[in-house]
Amino acid sequence: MIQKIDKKAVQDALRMAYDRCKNETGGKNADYIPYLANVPSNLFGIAACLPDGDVVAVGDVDYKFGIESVSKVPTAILAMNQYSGQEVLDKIGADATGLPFNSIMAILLENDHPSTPLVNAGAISACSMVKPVGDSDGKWKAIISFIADLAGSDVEVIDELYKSETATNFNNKSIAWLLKNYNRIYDDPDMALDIYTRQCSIGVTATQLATMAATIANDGVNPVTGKKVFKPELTPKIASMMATVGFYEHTGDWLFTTGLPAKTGVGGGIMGVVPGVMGVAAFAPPLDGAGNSVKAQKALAFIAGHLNLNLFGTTRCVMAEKEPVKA
Ligand SMILES: NC(=O)CC[C@H](N)C(=O)O
Repeated sequence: MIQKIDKKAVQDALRMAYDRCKNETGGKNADYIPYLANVPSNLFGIAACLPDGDVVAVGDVDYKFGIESVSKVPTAILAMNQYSGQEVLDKIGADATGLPFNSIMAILLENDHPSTPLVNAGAISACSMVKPVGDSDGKWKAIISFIADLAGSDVEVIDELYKSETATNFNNKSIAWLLKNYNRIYDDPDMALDIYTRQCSIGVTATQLATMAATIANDGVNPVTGKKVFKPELTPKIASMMATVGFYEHTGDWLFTTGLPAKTGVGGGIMGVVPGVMGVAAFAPPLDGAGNSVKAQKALAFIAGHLNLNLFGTTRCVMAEKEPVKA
């Protein structure tokens, strides 16, 4: 069955989600990265970007927060775009770990069987794969310009956050070197770790996250700028990775509840991709025990249910209005 929705239906869904969730008090800001503990906890925004490039938004959608683990998505796509989906599958993998995002145990258990670019270990591996290998400045330029192309606007590092992460990323240092031990780092380990730490420290708004998600949903063509950012065959690849591990050890519960491929970050952002239909994002800093924003989850779960965005259901939601933007 096809269910046609229009921009107004999306706007109404966002507004209802906002009103229902705005007084939610559960969760706590991440504090293992000192900068994140000090971000105002009551910030809350939701945005959606439609295939014709229209953006609908409610709440604090212009506040720049740390992208954190949502950045694992663009770097995974960039690596697949530079090499191929198959090569990333062979070198990093696409399995859920079922363990926390920064798990060392997961690496020990899987030493000869890589996992996924959407947990810390695989993301550091993906940063090591990004070309030009051996050239830190070149790699960084490739990553930040790729994120800007997905978002349709410039992004930059929040310096204070980058310093805060660099001063405290001891666990990630261990991950980088343990991966080196298992031949799963394809460049200098310290360089790969620094690139990963920098990409996590990029500031984005909820509107930018929604546009990134819409570019993914739109086969790699940014619906706002019309730019072709990546190969269309990578949309189902990255959407399946997000569906598999986007909420770490809570991913099964999330997918069961919503059927929406989405990726969280400890900065409080969540980015959801509905292939062919829209990108949707929410932001609120307090997190649950797995590092996923409590309010953003509730808001996106409401929207997914209300608009029938569940990819596993028999009802397909499609946008009724204009044609998707093509390159
Ligand atoms: N889940 C996350 O957002 C984690 C990102 C954070 N920079 C870390 O590596 O620990």
